[in-house]
Amino acid sequence: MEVGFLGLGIMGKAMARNLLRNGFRVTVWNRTLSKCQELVSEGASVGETPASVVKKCKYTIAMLSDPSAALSVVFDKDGVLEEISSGKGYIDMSTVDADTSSKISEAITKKGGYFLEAPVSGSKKPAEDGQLVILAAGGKELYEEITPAFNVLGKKSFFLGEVGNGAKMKLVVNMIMGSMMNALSEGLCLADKSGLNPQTLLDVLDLGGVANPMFKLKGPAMIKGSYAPAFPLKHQQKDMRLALALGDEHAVSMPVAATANEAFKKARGLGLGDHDFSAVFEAVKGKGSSGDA
Ligand SMILES: NC(=O)C1=CN([C@@H]2O[C@H](COP(=O)(O)OP(=O)(O)OC[C@H]3O[C@@H](n4cnc5c(N)ncnc54)[C@H](OP(=O)(O)O)[C@@H]3O)[C@@H](O)[C@H]2O)C=CC1
Ligand SMILES: O=CC(=O)O
Repeated sequence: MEVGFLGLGIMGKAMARNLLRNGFRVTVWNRTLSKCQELVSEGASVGETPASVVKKCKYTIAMLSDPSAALSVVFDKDGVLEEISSGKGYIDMSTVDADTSSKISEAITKKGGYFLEAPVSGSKKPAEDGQLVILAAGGKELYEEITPAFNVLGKKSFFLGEVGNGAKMKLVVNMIMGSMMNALSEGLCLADKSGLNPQTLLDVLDLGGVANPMFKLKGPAMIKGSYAPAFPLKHQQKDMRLALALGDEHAVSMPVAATANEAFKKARGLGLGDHDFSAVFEAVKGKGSSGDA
C-alpha cells in the first residue's frame, strides 16, 4: 500500500518510519524539507510539496502541530486541496479542534475526496512502538480502507462517527491529562516542601488507586528536572486552550482545567514551550514558592 505522510515532527517521524518498516511505500513531506532525509535513507520517497504528495498517493496522512498548520497545509499554495480528487483519501491525525477538522473535511469532500480525522492518544514511545490509540471520525469507507495502516500505527482504533467527534474526544482526553499533570506537579511540590521524599510519594501513588502510566513514566524525570520533549508543552497548552473553548461552547464549567491551562501558559512564558509538558512542574514550583520563605 502506498501512503503519503505530511509532517515529520516527534510523532510523524516515528509513525512514518513504522509504516516503512511494515512494508508500506511512503512518500514524505515536511515544511523543513531537510528533515525528510533520515526517512529517505530508510527507504521513503520525498514530495516537494503537500500537493505533489497527494498527486502521487491515493492516501495521505498528516501529523501537524496545530490548527493553523493543519489549515495551511491543506488550503495554502501547493497544498493538499490542489491535488485532492475523487478516489483519494486525506487522513489528518493532528490534534485540532472540531471546527478546523470540519473546514478541512468540507473542502476535501467538495472536491470529491474522502476525509477522516484521526487524532491519537499516546506519545513518542507509543508512536515508535506502534501502540497509539486512534480516535477516528468522518468517512467510514476511508476508515476501513486505511485500517491496515492504523493496525501498524496503533494498538486500538475507535470509529466515533461524524467529523469532529475524534477531535473532541482527543481534547477531552488531553484536558484530563493536563489537569492530572498539574495535580502531580503540585503533589511533588507539596511533598518536597513539607519534608517528604518525592520519590517515596511516587512509590506510594504507584501502589494505590490513582496509579497510572503517566505518573510512573514522568514522575522520576520531573524529580530530576529532566524534560526531554516527548509531548511538547506548547502542544499540551494548545490542547487545554482548545478544550476550554469546547467547554465554553457547551457551557461546561471547568475550573480545574482552566487553572491547569494557566500553569501551562506560565510555563510557556518561562520559555519551556519546547520542553516536555511535564516541565509545567517548574511553573508550579515557582508558583508554590512565591511568597514563601
Ligand atoms: N508528541 C506527542 O506526544 C503527541 C502529539 N500529538 C499531536 O500530534 C501533533 C504533532 O505533534 P508532534 O509531532 O509532537 O509535534 P512537533 O512539534 O514535533 O512537530 C510538528 C510538525 O508540524 C509541522 N508544522 C508546524 N507548523 C507548520 C506549518 N505552519 N505548516 C506546515 N507544517 C508545520 C512541523 O514542521 P517543521 O519540522 O518544519 O517545524 C512538524 O513537522 C500535534 O497536533 C500534537 O498535539 C498527539 C499525541 C501525542
Ligand atoms: O497528546 C499527547 C498524548 O500523550 O496523547
